[in-house]
Amino acid sequence: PDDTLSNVDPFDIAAEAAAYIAQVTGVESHDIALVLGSGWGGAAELLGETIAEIPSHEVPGFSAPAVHGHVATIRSIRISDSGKTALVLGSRTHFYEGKGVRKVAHGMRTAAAAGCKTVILTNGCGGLNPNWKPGTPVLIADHINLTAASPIEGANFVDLTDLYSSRLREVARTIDSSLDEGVYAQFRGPHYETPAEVKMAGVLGADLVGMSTTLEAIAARQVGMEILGISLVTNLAAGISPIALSHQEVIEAGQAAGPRISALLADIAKK
Ligand SMILES: Nc1nc2[nH]c(I)nc2c(=O)[nH]1
Repeated sequence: PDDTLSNVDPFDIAAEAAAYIAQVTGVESHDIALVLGSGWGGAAELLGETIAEIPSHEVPGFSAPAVHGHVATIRSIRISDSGKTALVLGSRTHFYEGKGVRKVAHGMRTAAAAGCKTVILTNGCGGLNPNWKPGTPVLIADHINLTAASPIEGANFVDLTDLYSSRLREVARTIDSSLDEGVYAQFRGPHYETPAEVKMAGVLGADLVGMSTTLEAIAARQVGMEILGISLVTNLAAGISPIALSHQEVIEAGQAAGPRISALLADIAKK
C-alpha cells in the first residue's frame, strides 16, 4: 500500500481510520487523544479500563510497526473516575522517517475525526536548563519549528496563538504545582544536535530540543483540538553538561521517572 498517503486526500483516510476505530471499539466518539512518547508508555495502564486495543497497521493510513517485534497499537480506554474515553495513539510517525508530513499528521487528523476535542502530546527530549535533571517532566509553553516543513498544505493560514493551551497548562499545575514550562524546538533529526546547534537553539529561545511534536501540534490545531504538550527531559542536550551522559543513564532516568510521570499524565487526563 502507498505508505506516504501521497495520492489520496489525507482527510478522507483519517475519516476511514476513525470509522474503523469506532466500529472495532464500539465507541462512537472518543473525548481525548494521547500520544505517548519515550518514557510515557506506562500512562495508558493508569488511565482506566482498556475497551479495545487495535494493532496500528490494521487502521487505514497507519504504518506497520517500525520497530520489529514491537506491535504498535491504538487503544480505546474508559478513563476511570471521569467516564470519558481516551484514544491512546501508540504509534507516532516521526518526520525523520522520511514518510512525509501527511503521515506525521495522520494520528491527529484521525483523533479529531474520532471525536477528540483535546490531545495531550508527550515526548522525550533534551534539556537546555541544567536544573532539569534527566527524568524531569516539563510543560510545553510554545514551540519553535526548525523542520522548515508544515503539515498543512495550501492556502490554509492557521493561527498558532496559544497553541499549547494555557488553560490546560493551568489544569496540569493544579495536579503538580512544581511543573516548570519551556519552549520546545523540533529539529529534523534523526541525528542529535551538535553543541553549537544546541547553543543556537538557546539563543533562539528554546529550552527543550526534540525530533517530534511541533508538526503534530500544528496539525491538531488545524482540526480544532485543544493541545497540552509535556516533555520528559531524558538527557541534557549536547554541550550543556561538560560530561557526556551515558545512554544507560538516559535509559535509567526515563525508567525511574516512569511511575511519577505516568501518574501525572493519568491525573491530568481525568480532569
Ligand atoms: N533533538 C533531540 N531529540 C532528543 N530526544 C531525546 I530522548 N533526547 C534528544 C536530544 O537531545 N535532542
